[in-house]
Amino acid sequence: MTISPTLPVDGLAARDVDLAYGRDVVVRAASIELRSGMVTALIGPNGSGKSTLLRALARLHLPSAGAISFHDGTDVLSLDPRELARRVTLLAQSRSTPGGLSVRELVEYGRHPHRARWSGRDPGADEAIARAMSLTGIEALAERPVQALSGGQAQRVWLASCLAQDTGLLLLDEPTTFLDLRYQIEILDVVRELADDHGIGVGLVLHDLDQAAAIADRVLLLEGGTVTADGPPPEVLTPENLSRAYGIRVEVDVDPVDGRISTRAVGRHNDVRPRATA
Ligand SMILES: Nc1ncnc2c1ncn2[C@@H]1O[C@H](COP(=O)(O)OP(=O)(O)OP(=O)(O)O)[C@@H](O)[C@H]1O
Repeated sequence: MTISPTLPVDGLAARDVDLAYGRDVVVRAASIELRSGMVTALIGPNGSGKSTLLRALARLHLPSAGAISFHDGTDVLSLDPRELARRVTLLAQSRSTPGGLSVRELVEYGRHPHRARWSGRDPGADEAIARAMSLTGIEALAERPVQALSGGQAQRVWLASCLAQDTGLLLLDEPTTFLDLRYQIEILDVVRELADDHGIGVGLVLHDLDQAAAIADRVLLLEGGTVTADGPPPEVLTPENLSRAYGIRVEVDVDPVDGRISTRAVGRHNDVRPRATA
């Protein structure tokens, strides 16, 4: 894998942000920090505010309180759209597939912030597009219409479009949805390599807690719009935190040799009582 050594190295932090839909505040006083070379996983039950917070980091949802800024102090609100798109990209959970585009054209779309305004020149385009397609394993689909793809194939094409954007920060909302087992693992491997080998800061929403444990340097747990835990996986992925957050009893095993964390939901309720003895 060859990734441009000139990729911007960056970090992004939200401090005490409130996020609302109309008058309905759905995320309260949330703070999150994405650092260069680190993978941060957002976990939590449905409706807890993960996607809203991720969208806010990409400036797709404006905070009603608090601030979001890059590590050099630049407020995300101060950048023009092209500058912002050169620093951060988001693979959203839902998106409309444009009609009439081939796979390669959609991946190429990711280059939009790098194209010169008038001439349209983008010397890095071919290399970035080829790399993104190779990383996501979609070369063989290049000429296919995007609309004719399966859900998993389309997911990989959208991810390739984000990677072609060559940003220092990558936000992924449930990137493994629709993917078969092999591509779930491969995409998570790619994410880890982007962080480890190329210094990219990644924030991603995951529902699979074991995947979050395996890939993340840091895990942020959201419950009802509030961050209730934030730290390394072993500190956040505890039976107490997970059982409380998800409202179901969750057991956590830590492999004594490699420290790998695995979780198991074992019941409908978390009010586990000792068994009555005869
Ligand atoms: N467009 C919208 N208009 C109004 N309320 C919304 C909108 N989108 C989300 N919400 C509400 O905001 C809250 C947080 O939603 P969000 O999608 O951020 O949660 P999530 O943790 O990503 O959920 P999931 O795991 O189901 O994807 C929920 O109560 C949801 O109903």
